[in-house]
Amino acid sequence: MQEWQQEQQRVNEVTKKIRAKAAILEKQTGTVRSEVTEIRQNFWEDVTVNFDNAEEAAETHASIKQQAEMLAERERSHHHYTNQLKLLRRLMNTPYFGRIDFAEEGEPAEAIYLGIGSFYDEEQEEFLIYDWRAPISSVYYDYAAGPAAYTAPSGTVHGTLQLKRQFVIRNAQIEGMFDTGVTIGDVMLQEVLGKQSNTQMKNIVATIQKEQNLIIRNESSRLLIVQGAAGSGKTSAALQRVAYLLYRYRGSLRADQMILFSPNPLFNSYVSTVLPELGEENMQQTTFQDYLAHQVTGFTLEDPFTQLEYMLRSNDAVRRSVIRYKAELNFMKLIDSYAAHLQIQDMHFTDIKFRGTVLLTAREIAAYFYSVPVDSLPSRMEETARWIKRELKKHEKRERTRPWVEEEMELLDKDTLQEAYETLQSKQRYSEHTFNDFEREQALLRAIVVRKHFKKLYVHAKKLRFADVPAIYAQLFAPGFAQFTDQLPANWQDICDYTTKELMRRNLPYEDATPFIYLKEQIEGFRRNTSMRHIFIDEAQDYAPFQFAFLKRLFPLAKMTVLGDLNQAIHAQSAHVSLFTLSSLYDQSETIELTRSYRSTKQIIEFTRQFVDGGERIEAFQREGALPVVEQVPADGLPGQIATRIAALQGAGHQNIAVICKTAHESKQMYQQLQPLISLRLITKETSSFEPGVSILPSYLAKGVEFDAVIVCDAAADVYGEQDGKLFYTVCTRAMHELHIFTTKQITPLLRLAKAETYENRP
Ligand SMILES: Nc1ncnc2c1ncn2[C@@H]1O[C@H](COP(=O)(O)OP(=O)(O)OP(=O)(O)O)[C@@H](O)[C@H]1O
Repeated sequence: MQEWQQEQQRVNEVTKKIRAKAAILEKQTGTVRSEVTEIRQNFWEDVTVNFDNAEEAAETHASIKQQAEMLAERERSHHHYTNQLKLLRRLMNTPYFGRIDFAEEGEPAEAIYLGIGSFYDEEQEEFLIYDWRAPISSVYYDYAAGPAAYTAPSGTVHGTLQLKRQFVIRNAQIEGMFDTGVTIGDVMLQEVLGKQSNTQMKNIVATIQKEQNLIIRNESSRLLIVQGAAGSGKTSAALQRVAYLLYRYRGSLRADQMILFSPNPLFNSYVSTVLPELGEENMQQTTFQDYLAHQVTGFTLEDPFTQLEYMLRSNDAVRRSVIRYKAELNFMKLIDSYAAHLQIQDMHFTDIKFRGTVLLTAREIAAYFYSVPVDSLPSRMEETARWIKRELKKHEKRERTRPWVEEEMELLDKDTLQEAYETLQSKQRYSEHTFNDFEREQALLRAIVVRKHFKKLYVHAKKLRFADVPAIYAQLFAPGFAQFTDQLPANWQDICDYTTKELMRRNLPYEDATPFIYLKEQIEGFRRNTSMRHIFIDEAQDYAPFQFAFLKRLFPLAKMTVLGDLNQAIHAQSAHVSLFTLSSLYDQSETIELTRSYRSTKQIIEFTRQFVDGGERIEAFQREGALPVVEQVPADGLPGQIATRIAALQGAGHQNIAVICKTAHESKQMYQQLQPLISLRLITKETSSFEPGVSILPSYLAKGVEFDAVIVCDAAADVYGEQDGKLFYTVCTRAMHELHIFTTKQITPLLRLAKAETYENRP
């Protein structure tokens, strides 16, 4: 008790100091804010604007620049102060969550308090709070009492951990205090995990587990692969890792040099508050689909959800085999051979036309292209573009005398005429003879008119659009074409038939998107983003090896952190791929496995892990709950039963409840039936944010997120077949506290894998 009082006493003192510092900072922020407003208001008064001559104009330019720089600097300070203030306000409520008493070898023990940010007391010249990312803080996450060590910039520091204590502090009052062993705070974890779910992901800094800390602080690997069970904290660890890296490399690493590839836009919004909550800027977030959509031209691109929806509904074996082949590195190699073949022949170009007349035929372009004596497709393309530009110049000149030009000259607006007049004047070409002047002016106007129209053609050439990449891609699948290689797969004919059918309709199937862009870049030159330093790929099991190889090429200097769970591989392209094959792409890689699952109750984990291979290795965290319920109901009674169950769950205090269907099609149908009975929200691939309450959604959009309770509808044998174990596992593992499985017909054969005592069967 006395200890509790002493600790509370310290909390009081520390928060008092934080408040004092915040008050000072508030004043400073206010001052900077008014400075910013003042600079903005008086911006134009404080610069001297004079364009009378070149000298004055240069001075004006310099004066504007100086003023803008001053404004930017003040704005930066303001941003910095407000961020600091936000952090201090958080620390005022919860100054810290942990304490370690660490004695360096030969030194007395020192008490270190850990919080979401550090707090330095200038009077006492000491840190009253250490940032959870500081080197010494790792002792808290990695050791139980006894010998311990941490890595400091100067080397490894050895010592003894004498005490490890956790706090729950709210409104500057200690509500809980526990001295703990190596698994940080079972008590505290219980408390955190037992809470209701949220529509936004939480940070886990107070309860990071040892194996998660390894991921967060890893600095040595070029490629870090995390294979972790559902709910084992992969996404959480990735986000804390971003925060850690920003701290560790502050000054040299910015948030915009890191990018997270998420499975869908919904997930993007779900995780977007974690870093700001920790006082950090968000990294860039995107989806791979978003990247592809920006690069594909000439086709309508299928999105991965449409592909998945089709595959889940049709179970089309032919397309499945097509998708699988196109996911492989072998297909990448085939495209490499194809590119080599294109060096010699078979490139396709488009005619360059102007006002209905062909200026350069595709054949002429091809002839020039193949006459260029360089041996890379991109350099030939560049050289051809230069030639096209030269040819266009000739045509442009010829075009000036055509009658249409004269007609358009009459339509020129006043500004253009004025501009032409000024150009002539500046060239001092005006002579005494007005007749001559008139001639010159007419010639100039003609040139202006034609140039305006030709601009598009020059851009076309510069952007290398004269190569018909869609046709070149389609050609690869034309009957009997791919004779340049002997590496065709056994199902090549199926691949050709299916792909040709789609491409003829101008559709680019999702599985073709990356290969198409890869071929395009083989022809036009590879894009590389060298400013990105860290790439995070979540739900990595759903990526194809082809896509990984592509991403590696796109971000040649970045370190990769790849997080996935092979048991949740639900895309046809990923179904047979091991995450570990990825490591063959990098010289240096490391794999960390997380087998402990935190999201769900022990009962849910012990039930769900039976549906996947190696499931016995998944460990449950000791949090008790009700057994999952399996219930068979008549088809016409299903909506009513679901509505009643939702009401019961809400009565038990669960706020976020999901009805998860296999497909979007089923979700929509069930939504229509449930809508008259309860209030709920239909989530589609277009939905961009979560809202609290009841949601209905397809399996693949539930990836990566969680709910207090999940209702699976409907788990009949014809919906989840024997091959759907991973999908079923993914769906069921979204539940934190309760899982209810309904079926209208015979239950999925997967249930045979579950021991009777792991669920409650309600016939
Ligand atoms: N160390 C921890 N302390 C507290 N909560 C944790 C911890 N690790 C994970 N969690 C919680 O467990 C849940 C699952 O975490 P997360 O979503 O990061 O797992 P995941 O491995 O990405 O799951 P999935 O593969 O199913 O998407 C979240 O609610 C997260 O806050």
